Amino acid sequence: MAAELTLTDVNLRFGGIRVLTEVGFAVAPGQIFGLVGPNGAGKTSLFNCISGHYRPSSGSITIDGVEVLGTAPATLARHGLARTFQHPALRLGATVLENVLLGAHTRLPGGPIEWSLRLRHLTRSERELRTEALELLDRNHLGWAANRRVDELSHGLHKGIELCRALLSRPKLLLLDEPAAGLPHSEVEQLIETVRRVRAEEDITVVIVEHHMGLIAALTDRVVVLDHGRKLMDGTAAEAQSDPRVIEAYIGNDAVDDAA
Ligand SMILES: Nc1ncnc2c1ncn2[C@@H]1O[C@H](COP(=O)(O)OP(=O)(O)OP(=O)(O)O)[C@@H](O)[C@H]1O
Repeated sequence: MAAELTLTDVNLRFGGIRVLTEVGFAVAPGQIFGLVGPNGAGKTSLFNCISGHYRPSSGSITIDGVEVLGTAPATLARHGLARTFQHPALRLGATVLENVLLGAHTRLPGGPIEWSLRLRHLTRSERELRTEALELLDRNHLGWAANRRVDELSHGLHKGIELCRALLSRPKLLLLDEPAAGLPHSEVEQLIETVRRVRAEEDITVVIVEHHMGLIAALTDRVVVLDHGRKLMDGTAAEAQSDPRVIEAYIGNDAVDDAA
């Protein structure tokens, strides 16, 4: 079942610095939801709060009505949350298949003791997951790379591998942090098709942080715009692109960047 995500009055401080102030919005099950805003607006920090990597100072984050604020990332993974990172976090010396299989640890029965004993039922589960991982890589045009070491492959391929790893956990809530960053145009088009296919095939809610407005416009049902850690507006991508407050926020930031 695709997850419902609700944030209420989320605040995050680092020392005396306010990074997020009273941020709230709701993502309906099955939506593709965009989180946009100028550099430094707080998008990744908010993602880190949802995925348990940061603990907000106050507020509420619920997944399907269950409070998850402050819950550890590993526990959230068992509750159906998966994410990718702005800079893919992969084991560079391991193969693509080994990296993707790491996404399946939440689906293996038992715990570390059973895994180390390699019980019969576990090895069958492992075999099934391996087959599923290879199918997933094939569907994402990465089957050819399954046995290649990750450090032999390009940045764009790393992004695809990380997405496959996240999908192998069969998430009900998937967070994608700047999936298009550093990709050439042709690969962005492929990414858009992939996310559309994932939504059509899986019962899943997707939240995307992204600067690429073409991707946001092509994929999202709704967006929230953040600026200086606060919610500026929410609506459709088209509404955001024509909202004077959003235009002003981006122009203001460019002016600051230009002056720097
Ligand atoms: N661990 C941290 N310690 C201190 N400040 C932090 C930390 N993480 C983020 N910040 C600050 O929080 C603010 C928001 O950063 P964040 O990376 O969340 O923005 P962003 O919208 O994702 O930016 P970008 O689009 O450039 O990735 C920035 O001023 C940043 O310096």
